[in-house]
Amino acid sequence: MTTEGTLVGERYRLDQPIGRGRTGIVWLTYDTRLHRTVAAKRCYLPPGLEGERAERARETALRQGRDAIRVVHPCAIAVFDALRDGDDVWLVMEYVPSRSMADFLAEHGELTPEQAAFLGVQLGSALAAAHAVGLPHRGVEPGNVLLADDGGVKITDIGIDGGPLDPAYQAPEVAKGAQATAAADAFSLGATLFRAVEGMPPFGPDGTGEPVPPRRSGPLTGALLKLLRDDPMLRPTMTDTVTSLKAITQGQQAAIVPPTAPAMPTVPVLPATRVRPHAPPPAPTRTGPDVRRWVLTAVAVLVAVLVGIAVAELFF
Ligand SMILES: Nc1ncnc2c1ncn2[C@@H]1O[C@H](COP(=O)(O)OP(=O)(O)OP(=O)(O)O)[C@@H](O)[C@H]1O
Repeated sequence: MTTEGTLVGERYRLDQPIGRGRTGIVWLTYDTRLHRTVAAKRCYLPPGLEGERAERARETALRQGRDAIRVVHPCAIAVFDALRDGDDVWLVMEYVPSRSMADFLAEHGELTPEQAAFLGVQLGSALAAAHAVGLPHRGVEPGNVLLADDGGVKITDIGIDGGPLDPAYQAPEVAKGAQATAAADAFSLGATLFRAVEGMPPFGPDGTGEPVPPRRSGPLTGALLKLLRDDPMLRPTMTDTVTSLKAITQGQQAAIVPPTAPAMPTVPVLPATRVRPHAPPPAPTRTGPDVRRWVLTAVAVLVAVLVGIAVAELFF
């Protein structure tokens, strides 16, 4: 039983629930060794496994977590630790105040093609970094995209088995039982961006319907259709995808990510003080007595006395 205050792995103190996924709760957590706030999530283990098979599932989860640590990219949630605590395997990640893209779309509706292309550039470059270390994500979908309160975009759960995938975002070959590859990630990214712009996944909610004709995708349409090709060999690589999506966002990057309300209360920022650039230095102010005037007066008095003495000596 995990409750507030539980110490996981004798190090990570679970402080507060911050989100709920299919595998359970994500906790705002305090790392008592490094004295910093992190996020901790219990890994998915297939239900109903016993003994040897359960043990193998735990080892797989632990290995996936440790593999994810190798992916280092500003648009990928950093995984700090993967550890065993009793029968559970935990993932310790960087904490990013955010909400998932799935929640955001449900609340705010569709994105423009340019906004979706901007998200695609961020997500695609994080996925390219994962592919470069031989790690397909295997679960790209709006629930695994975090829109940060500071305007950033981060993909989470790279290479982590999060239980049954949403079929709406699954590549057709994966749905038929093939292993998820980098090309399957390309399809899932295409389906995620398609959902963001068109309001529904490209083959309907269960991924098996008729292709939904793109109506709102505008300049994004070509890139989306390439990502969604049926044959995985014909889909573009992530690097190529990033290049083509960048062209769509060219000159439109500013304020393209819709603002998200803070997921957690944040410390208020002090009001910024306005500093005038190149302000003239302040005029010197007189603080002490005026020494110069006193010296001049004293010299004048002395000269007058000396002249007086000289005149007196001449005439008397
Ligand atoms: N590193 C994090 N920092 C801050 N909040 C997070 C973090 N990871 C997840 N969350 C929050 O927790 C919620 C649930 O995350 P989780 O990854 O479990 O969801 P999911 O992807 O929908 O489920 P699943 O585990 O089945 O993939 C997210 O929607 C997000 O709001």
